[in-house]
Amino acid sequence: MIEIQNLTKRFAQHTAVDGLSFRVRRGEVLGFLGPNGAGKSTTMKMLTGFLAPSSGTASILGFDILRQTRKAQRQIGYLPEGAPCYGDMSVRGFLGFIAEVRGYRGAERRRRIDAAVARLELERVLGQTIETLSKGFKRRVGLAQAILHEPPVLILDEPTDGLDPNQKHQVRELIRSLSQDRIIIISTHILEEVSAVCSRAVVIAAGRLVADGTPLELESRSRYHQAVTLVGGEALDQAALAALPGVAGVERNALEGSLTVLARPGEVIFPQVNALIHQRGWQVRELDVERGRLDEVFRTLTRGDAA
Ligand SMILES: Nc1ncnc2c1ncn2[C@@H]1O[C@H](COP(=O)(O)OP(=O)(O)OP(=O)(O)O)[C@@H](O)[C@H]1O
Repeated sequence: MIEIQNLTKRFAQHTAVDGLSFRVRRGEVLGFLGPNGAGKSTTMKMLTGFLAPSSGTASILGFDILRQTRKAQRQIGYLPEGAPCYGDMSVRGFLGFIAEVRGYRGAERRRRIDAAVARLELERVLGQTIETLSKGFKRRVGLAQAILHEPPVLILDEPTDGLDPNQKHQVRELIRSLSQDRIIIISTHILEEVSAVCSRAVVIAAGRLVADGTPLELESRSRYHQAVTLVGGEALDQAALAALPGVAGVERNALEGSLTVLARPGEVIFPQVNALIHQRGWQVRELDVERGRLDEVFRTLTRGDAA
């Protein structure tokens, strides 16, 4: 387990992380969300022992990050923001260097490198210098160094930032394949990532925790939770939809030519909407019930707090 208690970091007058507390259990992939400047990287740097907290504590599988820093660090594979690697080294040279720093020699060193190379599919770029690789491959090299010592905890700072959709997909697949029996913390402001790979999300704003729940729980806070969107083959009676029990309002989406019927909190309105469609004999081409919109929840939770 990772246990974070009242973690705080002050830079001169500015409090970047402000009394943060939460726990992460084995098997969880935690999305760590927040707008620019919310304190995500600072928190990750404290968890990985690169930055000392001003106050508060954190422990990684029982090892305190301040008193047992080296032991805590050994449990962690860390992909820093932008995945910096030594650009003028070859992929083979860089991974060899990391393996040595981790204390591996001889056959063990080869085995560890081969395993990471196979997992990240780096075979065909092994001889290439890192600075000549595409962004996607650079990120994969960054991930290879993070998993080289097969750590039980992975801390990944914006692992798919700046990647194209195919590369994003590959990195997410990889994260999913690594998640069993591990603890993975991913900082991101890409909200689709949360639904795609995370079992839980913690949202911070101005260094403070503002939400903690499964992606479904967060989506259910959206004003679009249980909303019903209709695309009609003809003009639909907006007032009749708005008058249905449990309905909070109706929004017209001019671009899509659709209507979105919003549910009051806790209400399920699909049966009423469907009954009205049948009663009026409307030709409806599309009918969609929403889980909620994470981007809207995120904006509501963090609005005005960005640095
Ligand atoms: N070394 C430092 N000295 C002074 N202020 C800092 C330092 N590092 C970070 N900060 C400030 O702390 C706040 C949090 O920064 P942090 O990088 O943790 O945010 P973030 O959530 O990771 O943002 P982003 O999404 O842009 O990466 C910001 O206001 C930042 O300017």
